[in-house]
Amino acid sequence: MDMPHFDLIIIGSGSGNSILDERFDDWNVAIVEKGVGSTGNYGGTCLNVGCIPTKMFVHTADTASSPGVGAKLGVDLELRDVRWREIRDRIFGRIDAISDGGRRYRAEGGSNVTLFQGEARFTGVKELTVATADGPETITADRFVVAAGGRPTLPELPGIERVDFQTSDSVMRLDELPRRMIILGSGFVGAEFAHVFSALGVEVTVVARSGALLRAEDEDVAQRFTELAQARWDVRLNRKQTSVEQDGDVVRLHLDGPDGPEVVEAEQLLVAIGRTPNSDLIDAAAGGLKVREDGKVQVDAEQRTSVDGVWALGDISSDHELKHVANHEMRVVQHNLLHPDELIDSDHTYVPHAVFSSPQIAAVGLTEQEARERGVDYVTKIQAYGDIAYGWAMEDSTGFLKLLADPSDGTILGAHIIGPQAPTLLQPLIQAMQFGLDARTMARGQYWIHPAMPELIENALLGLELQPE
Ligand SMILES: Cc1cc2nc3c(=O)[nH]c(=O)nc-3n(C[C@H](O)[C@H](O)[C@H](O)COP(=O)(O)OP(=O)(O)OC[C@H]3O[C@@H](n4cnc5c(N)ncnc54)[C@H](O)[C@@H]3O)c2cc1C
Ligand SMILES: NC(=O)c1ccc[n+]([C@@H]2O[C@H](COP(=O)([O-])OP(=O)(O)OC[C@H]3O[C@@H](n4cnc5c(N)ncnc54)[C@H](O)[C@@H]3O)[C@@H](O)[C@H]2O)c1
Repeated sequence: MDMPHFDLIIIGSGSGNSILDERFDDWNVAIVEKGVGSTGNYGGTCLNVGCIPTKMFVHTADTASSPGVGAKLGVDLELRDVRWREIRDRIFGRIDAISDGGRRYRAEGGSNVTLFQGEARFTGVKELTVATADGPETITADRFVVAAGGRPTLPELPGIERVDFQTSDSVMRLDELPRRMIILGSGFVGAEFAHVFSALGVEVTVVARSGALLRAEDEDVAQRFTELAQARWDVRLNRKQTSVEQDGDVVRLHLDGPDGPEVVEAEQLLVAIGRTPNSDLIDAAAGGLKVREDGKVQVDAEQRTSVDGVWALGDISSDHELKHVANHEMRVVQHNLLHPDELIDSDHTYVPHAVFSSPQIAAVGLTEQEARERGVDYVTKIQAYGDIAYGWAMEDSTGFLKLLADPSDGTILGAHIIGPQAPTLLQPLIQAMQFGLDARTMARGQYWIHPAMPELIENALLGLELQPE
């Protein structure tokens, strides 16, 4: 029998799923998806085990934290109960239905799209073999989009194979809240889940390799976050894990640190030490694709891989493992597929990110340590929430916005916020940087609603010590 041949094969139903719109109606397309998480859901990481469910849990955790917020305002609130299974089922009741709908739409919907369900591997250049439930199926195409993402990295740790541990793929579906949880890793995932589980009543221990949590952030932000975390969680800095063991319902993690060996124990261990690109799962090398040393599929600015007609996007190839970046690159690939003679580039100049922990963090542009290393001429201004009117209303004493700007012309070089609504507050600064609005014009060229939170930005801009015009 002839191998089925397509105009386009898309591997991965995360951002890859969004490529197809009505302009592809006369293309013969295949989508290949193996399923993510313990339930094998359709629709990729963000929808099923990433951005969306985590933020639904974060919002719930923020609500559970209200007694702490109320206390300093003179309002006594009490957290009486956390109905974990109800929370979990509310969140996944919504998500699983969307995922099922997405799968059904592709499986039964458009006559020009064929869905192959199973793990795919390249078995030649532009040739893919999918392990479907009915056995292997080999398919070929003129063009490919590789959007196969990544997966949680597992630690090489003596004893780990005998431990029932969690990753971000599984931890949100636990049947019971544990009494205690160890979180190994202090990046995005560690910081967000530490907030979620501790706010819901779990005793959290965070284990970090270095001397700060979220150490990729601007140094002042990482330091403030670490201080606040130490007041809330059992934080072990500068620790190296040496082994792990399961003893009945308890997991024991052995560490080596500044004071020598020590052991931490809990009913659950969450591993959050980064993500591994799925270039090995798809056997990118067999497809002729160049793979970087860090496992990412190599792409150029137009998202082209080393094989003509094969494109890649998102976590499998990007330096930024963020959904808004995967979506941007998806739109670039979509355009380039439709307009092969007018290719456009991805724009990674000002990529913002946010950490939805407590407090929230959001940032764009250079950190102070990066500005220093690059020898850039800069001035900084740190504006505390506590020094603006809305900060008084909130009795905030720990949040701030740190700006970096070019002293000669006020070009904004970086913006870093730690505090309430940080991602929302950052957006006007992203806009200013992207569209080249300088600090003086941004500060005085518009009204700022009084006494709203964006006065944090206005005051920070006015506080920059720029050279006279
Ligand atoms: C816990 C968590 C929280 C996050 N929160 C945020 C956030 O708040 N904001 C943000 O911007 N980003 C967040 N991210 C990152 C974001 O989820 C990713 O950057 C984004 O989902 C990447 O999209 P993608 O399309 O590249 O890959 P994915 O969405 O991972 O899609 C890849 C798809 O390919 C499939 N696949 C892989 N290999 C094969 C194969 N061999 N055969 C068939 N199918 C295959 C997978 O099953 C998957 O469905 C979070 C990530 C995690 C883990
Ligand atoms: N709000 C968001 O946008 C959001 C939320 C979650 C995840 N994400 C994305 O997903 C990615 C993965 O998140 P993550 O937190 O797993 O990764 P991360 O890269 O943010 O943090 C990994 C942490 O693990 C540590 N680490 C790495 N290897 C280790 C090892 N062998 N032993 C001990 N510690 C080790 C690192 O020092 C770091 O603290 C993030 O980089 C981010 O791009 C984004």
